[in-house]
Amino acid sequence: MIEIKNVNKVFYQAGREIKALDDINLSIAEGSIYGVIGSSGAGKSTLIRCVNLLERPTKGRIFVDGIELNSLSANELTLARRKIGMIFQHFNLLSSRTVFNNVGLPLELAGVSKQEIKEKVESLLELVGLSDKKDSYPANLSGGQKQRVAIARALASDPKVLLCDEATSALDPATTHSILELLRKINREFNLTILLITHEMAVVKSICSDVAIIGGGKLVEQGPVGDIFAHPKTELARQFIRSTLDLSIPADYAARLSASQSPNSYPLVRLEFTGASVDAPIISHVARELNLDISILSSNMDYVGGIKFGLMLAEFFGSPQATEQAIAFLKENKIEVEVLGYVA
Ligand SMILES: Nc1ncnc2c1ncn2[C@@H]1O[C@H](COP(=O)(O)OP(=O)(O)OP(=O)(O)O)[C@@H](O)[C@H]1O
Repeated sequence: MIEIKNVNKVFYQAGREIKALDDINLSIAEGSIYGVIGSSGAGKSTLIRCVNLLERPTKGRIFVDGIELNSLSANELTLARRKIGMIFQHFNLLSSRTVFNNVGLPLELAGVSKQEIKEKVESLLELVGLSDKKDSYPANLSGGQKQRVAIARALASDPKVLLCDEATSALDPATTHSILELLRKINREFNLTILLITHEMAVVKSICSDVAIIGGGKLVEQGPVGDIFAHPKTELARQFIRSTLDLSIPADYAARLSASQSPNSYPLVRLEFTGASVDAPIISHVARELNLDISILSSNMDYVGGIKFGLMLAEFFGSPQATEQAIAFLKENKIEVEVLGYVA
């Protein structure tokens, strides 16, 4: 549905050249929810803005629903853009218009009759759960409600594609969840192709079928979300995956942690399970076979695409030899092991 071919974007600022996008190629299938993730400054906003030519690529071509946007005249581009809805981090609603008139705006601009606008807007407000707010102004809505209005407005011209530019970044976790659920619902109901950019892997994990990771304007990795979580190939991908698993050492343990082992201290170990790890009850195996007591301090395990992955912090109580053998065994089974220090 969306083809991004050899797209480059260079900005010039104060005589300096900034390569925001460096030869990006992406193919986004109809009906998919495709996530692009990257850190601040990676080029995410530039990329999504290139898809509807809000930003013109310096080089490269953009196809949406088989039409090459770069080759269109200004009028043709205006028509093509009606099939590409967009929502933003800060909603971009018109404060002087009611909810009803915000949602109806694209239809007014397209010359649709008043009666048709009324029917369409009312059905869209019902879809996003805001029928009772149609006469309210944006200033009187919560962030989540504003984003629902923006989604209804984006759907008014029956787009085939919805671009989401950090659409949940300004929202709290519960509201983020409800907006992501709404996006999933409209994706299914209308077979709408959704391209979203985010800096949060949790967003990708929760609704995307596919993901592309960009860093420094370059496409670093891409593929089905399950595959990327299972077999990340780059350190950047691993970092984003880890960011979904918050596991820090409790403060009192951190205070008692020392770099070297004493006779009555035991190692605090961080275990990382990835898609490559052997899927078996390995912890109990190690404890039984090596006569090691393992105390799990915290653990954050998850499933994506049928793959178990996650982090665990544990203390190993046993002889130094048993600990060494246990670590070797875990590594053989593709569990990444790091001794964080020794706790007395
Ligand atoms: N209009 C512009 N003029 C000059 N440089 C720009 C412009 N827009 C973006 N850039 C630069 O291009 C690079 C990519 O910016 P972009 O906004 O696409 O990143 P991003 O991944 O969306 O970051 P963030 O998450 O912080 O918004 C950055 O180095 C940025 O400073």
